[in-house]
Amino acid sequence: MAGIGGTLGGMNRRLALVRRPGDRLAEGLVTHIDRSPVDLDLAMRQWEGYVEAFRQEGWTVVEVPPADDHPDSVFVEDPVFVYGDLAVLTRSGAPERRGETDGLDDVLTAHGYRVARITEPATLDGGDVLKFDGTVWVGQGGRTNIEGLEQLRELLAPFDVDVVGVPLESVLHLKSAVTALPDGTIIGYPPLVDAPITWGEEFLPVPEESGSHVVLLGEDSVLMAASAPETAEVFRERGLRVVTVDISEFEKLEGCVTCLSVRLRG
Ligand SMILES: CN(C)C(=N)NCCC[C@H](N)C(=O)O
Repeated sequence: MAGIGGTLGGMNRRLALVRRPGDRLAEGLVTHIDRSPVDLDLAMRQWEGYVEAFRQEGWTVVEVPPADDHPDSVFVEDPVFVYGDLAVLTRSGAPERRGETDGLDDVLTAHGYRVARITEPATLDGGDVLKFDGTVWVGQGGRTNIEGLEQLRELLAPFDVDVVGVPLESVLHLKSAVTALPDGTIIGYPPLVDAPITWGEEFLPVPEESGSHVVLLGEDSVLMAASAPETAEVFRERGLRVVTVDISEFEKLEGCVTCLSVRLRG
C-alpha cells in the first residue's frame, strides 16, 4: 500500500498476525474506563469474526503462539511494531504485559524481519505508534516514555523517517485517540484528542469514540468496529468500503480494532 511504512523488498504479501485470547482475558487491564464483565465465549466468537474479516479481504492470517498467562495478550499490536524489514519488540509501560513479547521473535524472523528490542529504562507499547508516509507519531503517556521514543527514533534512523512525540492524557494509547485513513487523513473523536494542533488540517473529527479506530485493509477499504455506525457512514460518503466487526468484549478492556492484529505487508 503506497505511503505506509512496512514493506519487505521484493515480496508482495498481506499477512495479519493475531494472537488467540486466553482464558484469563476478563482480567485484562482497564485504566480509563470502568471495568465491566467480559463474556469469554462471546469474546472468542468475536475474535473468530475479526480474523475471518481479514481472510475475506484476502489477507493471510498468522497466529502467533498464545501467551495465556497474560490476560491482555490478544492485543498483539502492543508487544511489536514493524517498519520496513525491522520488527521492534517493545517493553510495555505495564509491567504485567512485558512477557507478551515471548514467542514473537521466531515468528517475525521466519517472515524475514530483523528483530530489535526496546530496553530498560525505556517503555513503549505498539498501540502508541502510528505510522504514515514517512512520519511516525509516538504517544507519550502512561505506556510509552521519552526513552521509548528516543530508542525507537534511533532504530528507525536508517529509514529516514520523522519521529514525532504526541502528548497523551485522556486515553490509553495514541491509537485509542487517532488513526489514519488510506489517504493519510488523521481521524479522531475530538473530546479524546489531547493534541489537535499536531494534526492540523489533515484532521477529520468523527462522531463516535470507536469511530477513531480503523485498520487499513486495502487502498480504499477499512475495518472498523460495529459500535460506530455514524462514523461508518461518514467514511462511506468519502468513498471508502467499510467492513465492520463486533468487538464489544474487547472494547470493555479498552481494546479496539487496531490492537487485535499486526499487519505485515510488502
Ligand atoms: C490502541 N490500543 C488501544 C491498543 N493497542 N491496545 C489496547 C490494550 C488494552 C489492554 N487492556 C491494556 O490495558 O493494555
